[in-house]
Formats: sequence, structure tokens, C-alpha cells
Amino acid sequence: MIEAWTADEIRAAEKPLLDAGTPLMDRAARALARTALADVARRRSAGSSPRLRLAGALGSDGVPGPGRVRPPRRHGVSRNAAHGARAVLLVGAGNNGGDALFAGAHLARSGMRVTAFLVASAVHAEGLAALEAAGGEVIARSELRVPVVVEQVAAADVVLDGLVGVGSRGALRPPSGGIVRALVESRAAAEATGAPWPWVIAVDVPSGIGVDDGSVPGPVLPADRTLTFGAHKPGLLLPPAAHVAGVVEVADVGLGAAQGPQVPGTLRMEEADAAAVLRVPGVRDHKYTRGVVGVVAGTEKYPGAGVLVAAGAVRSGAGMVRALGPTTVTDRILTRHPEVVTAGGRVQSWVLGPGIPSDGSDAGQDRRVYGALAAVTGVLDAEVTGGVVPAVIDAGAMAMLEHRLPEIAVLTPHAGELAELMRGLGHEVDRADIEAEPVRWARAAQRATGATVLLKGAVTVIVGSGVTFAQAEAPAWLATAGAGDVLAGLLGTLLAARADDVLADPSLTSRVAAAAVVLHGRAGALASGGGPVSATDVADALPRVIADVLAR
Ligand SMILES: NC(=O)C1=CN([C@@H]2O[C@H](COP(=O)(O)OP(=O)(O)OC[C@H]3O[C@@H](n4cnc5c(N)ncnc54)[C@H](OP(=O)(O)O)[C@@H]3O)[C@@H](O)[C@H]2O)[C@H](O)CC1
Ligand SMILES: [K+]
Repeated sequence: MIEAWTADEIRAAEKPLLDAGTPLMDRAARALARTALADVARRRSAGSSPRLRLAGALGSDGVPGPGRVRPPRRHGVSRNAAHGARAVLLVGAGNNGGDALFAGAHLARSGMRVTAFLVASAVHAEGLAALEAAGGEVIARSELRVPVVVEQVAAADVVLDGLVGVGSRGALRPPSGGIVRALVESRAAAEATGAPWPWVIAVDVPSGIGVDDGSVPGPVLPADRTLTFGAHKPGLLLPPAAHVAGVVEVADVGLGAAQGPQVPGTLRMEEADAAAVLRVPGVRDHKYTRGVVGVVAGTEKYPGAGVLVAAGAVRSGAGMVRALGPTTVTDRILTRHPEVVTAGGRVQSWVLGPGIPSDGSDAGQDRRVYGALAAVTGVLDAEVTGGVVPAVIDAGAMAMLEHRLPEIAVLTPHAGELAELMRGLGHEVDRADIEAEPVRWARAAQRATGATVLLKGAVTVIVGSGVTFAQAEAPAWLATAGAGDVLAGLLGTLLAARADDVLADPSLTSRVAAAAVVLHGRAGALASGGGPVSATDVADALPRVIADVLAR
């Protein structure tokens, strides 16, 4: 599990070490210089564009970010093939700028031509002295001209963004904001024309992101790599800031000995954590103990959603799947999945709503959803409903909520559906608002409904009470019709298998939901192999992915 530390938690952890004279900045700067040297050397030796040359450091699909994570690395600087390369430092007033200056001094001593642009009249004094002593060029704030910065950056091999780190407050102020805005424009123009553009390393965090909440309140220079010190910061995991962090790597500066957050609020689940959520059947298990998933999905208009939910549930190892609906839907499900049962009966989880439009056009499916929701919320007698069980509430079912939900109910909207849900709750928001601040709105929905909220996107956010998971394993190819239906079925299976545990401890729900997102993303990546993928392919890849995750 990757646990992010907020700015305050980082400061609390650093304080005793700094008080004891631990050279944290020296370690940070060495790690930074070592990373910059290695990146530039690799870029030079491969002889193509920086992004392609560093493909080994990127995801299997070659896409830098969002928020891809590499294991911690020890500090230390070695001289290498970067001799004569050009580095530009963007240096702010605080210690983040200090890191960049000391790293720049190492780079200058390694034979790089280093230019530092100071955006403040007073910057880290020792760092500045070190850079000057190492022969680096320094452009003071009073001499700063935006076109010159743009020109020098465009001609550089590597840029260290040290404008601001965990001390950041709000959007970048002048002159940093103006410089970064001009650099973003220059980068876009270079991309459009195929002109070269340097490799950008963010020092600790891309300057200008919301370190604790993942917001992007103003201009930010997108990084190819973020070297972050001591521990992840929430903004490196959460969207939209995660999209500008590139490949995220933690430099171990020795904070490990310090106390981290007691209850980390932002997490990224890894494969081993997903494996721990799965319930592996034992010799005493039978189909009912493994969990029955009840599915109310698909209508005459959208029958495929029922088929795909069933596929996700069956292929991820449900003890049994019960699919309820009109025969046009159930017949299709049975054709593809003859193991599905279409008669009513007890279930350990519900998947409600995929392929059911919110226009009331299928009264039968609406009635089944309302009945199941009554079971989930416990408003109807257990004798009638079969008892309270966890549920996945998707698509049309999200428009049928009449009661506050328990945490064992998982809402699975995409941005447009979350906007609709929040408008129904009296908030004036549209899809663009949700995309700009997905974490804020997912948290608002969690508070307003009581449910666990799984907001789908390039980085999927899962919000339970007091915890947010941010998962980024899905390839962009997974943004395809029906993929969400497969996820709903898969999550239904995981919830059914852990129903007793989830009922005993509802806070487990977000963890189960995050595990489903990990497996779904991995299945998408396996089925895609770097190319297009269909929702059916994703479902078909689930058994292999689950076996692989369990074998590790
Ligand atoms: N975690 C570790 O182990 C280590 C981290 N280190 C580095 O130190 C920074 C944190 O340094 P700090 O000096 O506390 O803060 P920053 O450098 O991030 O920023 C403070 C200055 O930035 C100005 N600021 C704040 N917001 C903005 C903004 N929106 N636009 C422009 N300027 C901004 C702020 O000015 P104020 O007037 O607001 O006070 C400060 O001047 C951490 O990120 C690491 O890089 C150490 O090296 C030790 C190891
Ligand atoms: K920075």
C-alpha cells in the first residue's frame, strides 16, 4: 500500500531529524542530481526524443503517468555521460528552491552547463553560494525576462522545477505563474511542431499543485518525472494533479525512521493489497459460501449491459450469479453464460443499474432495483428482502435513491453521472466541474449519500469515510463502452465473497472497491497489450489476472 503524507505530516516527521542536524536537504539534492544525471545520460545514449528514450522508466503502455510509482531509491551522485548537457533550474524562495540549487551545484561539478533562474529576490543562501562556487550561471530576479527563460528552457536537456514544494499555497503567484504559463505554451508549440523539449523533473512536487488535495488551481509545468522526498504526497496520487506528475519516484532521505501519519487519508492500493482482499475458496466452500451476486442490469434497449455485468461477476469467481430482468435480457445472458441463474433467491451482494436508463422506460427493472435498494438500506423487513447486503449502485440506479445509504453501498459514477447525482442533491455542478475537482466532489457525494463513492476516470478515486484511494493502473484504452459494467460485476463478486466481513466492518468496503479497480485495470492492461480492448476482452482477462495476483 502506498501511503501519502500531507505537507503537515511531512513537516512533523522532518522536524526532529532537522533538529538533530540530519542533512535532509543534502540527501534530497544528491538524489535529485543523481536522477537528473541518469535521465540525461539515458536520453543522450538512446538518441531519440526524451520521452521515448526513457520508455523503460514508464508504464508498459509507454505513457508517463498519471502518477506512476517506482520504489524508493538511495541517494548518491555519480559522474556520467551527461558532460556538457544543459540544465535549467527554476528556483523559488523556499527550501524547494534550495534543493534545486544544491542539485544544480552537483550537476555543474559533473560537467553540465547549469543556469538558475531565481524568481525571488532572496533564495536559499547556502544553495546559491554552492551553485556559484561550482560555476553555475545565476539570473537574479531583477534580471528575469520571461522570453529568455522560455528560450533557455527550450534549449536545455533537463529542467529542475524547484519553484515551490510542500510550502505551496494556492495558484503560483507572479512571476512564477507567468513563467510557467509561458513554458506550458512553449511546450505545447514544441509538441505540435515536433521541436525538442527538455526532460522536466519536478522537485518534490510539480510546483503549483494542491499538495494535499490534488487540485490544480493555476498553471503547472507538467513533469516527466517527480522525485519526491521521504514519502508520497496526496497530490501526486490524486487527480487532476497526478496527471502532471509524470513518473513518481520516492527518494529515501531517511524519513523512514520518523513517525508517519497515524491514519493515512490518501492511499494507493498495490497488487499485494488487492490479493489480500480476495477470498480464496477452501475445501469446505460451496457455491453459497463463496457468495451469490444478484444482478439487476440491462433492459430491452441496453441488453448488453446485463451480459457484461454477468461476465464480470462470473469471470471473477462468483459462487453463483442470479440475473433478474426481462427475458430479452436474461436469454442473452444465458446464451453467453449458461451458469447464470435467472430465478430469484437470496444473494450476498447486489449489482444494480447498468443498462437501466433513468427515464422509467422499464418498469419491471425499476421495480427490481427499488426492491433491492430497500434491502441494502434496510428500510424493508429482512423477511421480505432477504436481509441487508452490500451493493454496487451504477448508472440508472443512482437516480432511484430515496434514502441515505450505508457505507456498504458503492456508487460507481463517471464524472457526468456524478454531476447529475450532485445536481439532484442541490449542487449546481456540471461534468467539467467534476473533472476539475474530482476528489472534492467524490468526497462531497460520500458525505451527502453515506455511500462509498467510486468515481471512474483515468485515475479512479474511491472515497470511504476518512479514506481516499487513488488508482491509476488502467490503460487509456480501457475508456470504452461496457468496461464499467464489467467493473460493476467484478466488484459485486468481491463484495459477495467478503459480505460477512463488510457487514461487520463497513469501512472495508472502500478497500474491496479499490481491489476491484486494481484487478479491472490490470485486466484492461493485459487484454490491451498496448492496443484497443473491448469490455468482453477485459472480463475474459480477469481469471488470469486474479491467478497472477494471487501467485505473487
Ligand atoms: N521532505 C523532506 O525530507 C525534505 C524537504 N525539503 C524541501 O523543502 C521543501 C519545503 O520547503 P519550504 O521552505 O518549507 O517551502 P517551499 O519551498 O515549498 O515554499 C515556500 C516558499 O514558496 C512561497 N510560495 C508559497 N506558495 C506560493 C505560490 N502559490 N506561488 C509562489 N510562491 C509561493 C512561499 O512564499 P510565502 O510568501 O507564501 O511564504 C515561500 O517563500 C520541500 O518541498 C522539499 O523540496 C528539504 O530539502 C529537506 C528534505
Ligand atoms: K517543485
